[in-house]
Amino acid sequence: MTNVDTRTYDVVVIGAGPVGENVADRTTAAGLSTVIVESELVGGECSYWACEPSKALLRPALLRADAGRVPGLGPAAAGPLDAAAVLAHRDRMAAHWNDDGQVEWLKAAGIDLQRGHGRLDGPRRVAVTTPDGGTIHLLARHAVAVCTGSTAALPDLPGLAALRPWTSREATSAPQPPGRLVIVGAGVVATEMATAWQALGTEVTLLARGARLLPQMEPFAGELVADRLREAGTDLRFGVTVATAARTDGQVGITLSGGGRLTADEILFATGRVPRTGDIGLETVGLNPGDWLTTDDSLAVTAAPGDWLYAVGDVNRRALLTHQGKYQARIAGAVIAARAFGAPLDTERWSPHAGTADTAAVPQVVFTDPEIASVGLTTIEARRTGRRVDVVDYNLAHVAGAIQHDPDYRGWARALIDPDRRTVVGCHFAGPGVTELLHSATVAITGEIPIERLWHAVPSFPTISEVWLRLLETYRDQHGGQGPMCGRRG
Ligand SMILES: Cc1cc2nc3c(=O)[nH]c(=O)nc-3n(C[C@H](O)[C@H](O)[C@H](O)COP(=O)(O)OP(=O)(O)OC[C@H]3O[C@@H](n4cnc5c(N)ncnc54)[C@H](O)[C@@H]3O)c2cc1C
Ligand SMILES: NC(=O)c1ccc[n+]([C@@H]2O[C@H](COP(=O)([O-])OP(=O)(O)OC[C@H]3O[C@@H](n4cnc5c(N)ncnc54)[C@H](O)[C@@H]3O)[C@@H](O)[C@H]2O)c1
Repeated sequence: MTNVDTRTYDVVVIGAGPVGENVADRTTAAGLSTVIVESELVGGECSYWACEPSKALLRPALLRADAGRVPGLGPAAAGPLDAAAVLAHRDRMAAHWNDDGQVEWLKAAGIDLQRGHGRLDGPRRVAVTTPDGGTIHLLARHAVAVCTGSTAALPDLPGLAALRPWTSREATSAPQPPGRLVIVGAGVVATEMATAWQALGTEVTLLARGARLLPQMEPFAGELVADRLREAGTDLRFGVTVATAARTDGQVGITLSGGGRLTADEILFATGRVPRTGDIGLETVGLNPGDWLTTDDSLAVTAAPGDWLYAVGDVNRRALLTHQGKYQARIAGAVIAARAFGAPLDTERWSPHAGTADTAAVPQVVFTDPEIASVGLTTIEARRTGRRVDVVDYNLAHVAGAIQHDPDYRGWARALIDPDRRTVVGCHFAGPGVTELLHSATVAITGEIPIERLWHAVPSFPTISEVWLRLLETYRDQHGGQGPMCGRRG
């Protein structure tokens, strides 16, 4: 009889992306023995094929665009980017696709690492196929956290394998700029990658099946990004997608829906994400392989009884963002620890064991030209859910700090206000330099700060954050106000 390698831990985490690492960190810090299972690189998508390399490609592009609009700097910034230097910087930011540094971090935090592919094997059990083909059985006394993330969704086109299309992985790790790149999609990956590769010298064509870019955001965001992409030379086409695509002699031939053809060196499908749950043993615990794992606000999987199975990060579809997944990880870690030690859970809104921000205040920055920074409710969601909001708009080009940034500044700001509670519930900015403004909006929303108190949060002159004052003034003039700075109808 062969020996079965079985190890018991308090907590087993499947997937060592940013989210799995943070769950493991929190449970270990609480005194629970924790093992993390990873089939590729410790650090996950974000470190090697997503946030880090993409932002490394975008930073020079955005800085050059900003500099080009500053009087006196324009001519100096007008030259081409040094693509080789940008790509070398990108390689460094992706740690040359080597996870030694992250493995060291796990060790220092006291987290055990098991390399291999993890699959659930019944409640509280995980079977790991190790790189040498062996199997290790992990038993969890208290919890299994699935943090396996997501992967690129590809459309159902004939001959896709032979086409060898780019997904976000190739788009962020390509060794050199392609001559011609066709991007399918209009979301965050499509617009960021169009911005980066266009700036690096690639001829980019972007195919959007709808009528605008960034369709999930406020309409002004997509409009401003479309204008700048066009000015940079990107061929933007709306209401169109790919009917067929095939690679011949290294070139990609594309037929468009509704007719027309394109030829390119590469084609990138930036068409959304699917969960990495197809081969993780969900069937052994009564769940469907390939499904997103729905959780409650404590991050426990709702369809799995017994409060032992958690899904954290991209895989639960609550918000596909690194910072939001790490927020969930901190909460899941606290929930797992509380349950393990028999402590009561506090799951009220905004409590230590509830991921309330996932539904009330998810901040996101899109690193395009101009940058887009958005948190909380959008007008699209308000309409869809029938929620009553007051919408306040302000042209950022009229803010003194913005004009200092660029005399011909183009940007927009929008705040959504709950008319009954008189608190901000959504805030959306588009324009150069708005990214660092976002956290003020996130604090206003999560703190549920009344408008009357926000009047006392004085923005510095001349910064772009003076838009807060302008939004308050506009709101007062349109809707009235209360307190010391009351308006016409206040
Ligand atoms: C191009 C691009 C740019 C992005 N830019 C940003 C950004 O600027 N800011 C931001 O906040 N978000 C960004 N995102 C989103 C961000 O990358 C994800 O939200 C984040 O990586 C999710 O983290 P995660 O830990 O849930 O999953 P992942 O990072 O996908 O990690 C999951 C890990 O689990 C491992 N794994 C999967 N299955 C198994 C298994 N069966 N056994 C063992 N291990 C397994 C994987 O190998 C991986 O290491 C970007 C995404 C893309 C595609
Ligand atoms: N800066 C950031 O925070 C950042 C950057 C990149 C990615 N991300 C995250 O990664 C996730 C994935 O990004 P994404 O851009 O792939 O997804 P997305 O959901 O933002 O956009 C997908 C786009 O593809 C289009 N599409 C889907 N199927 C199509 C088809 N068959 N033909 C043509 N168009 C099609 C959709 O209409 C949509 O415009 C996002 O949810 C985002 O949160 C974040």
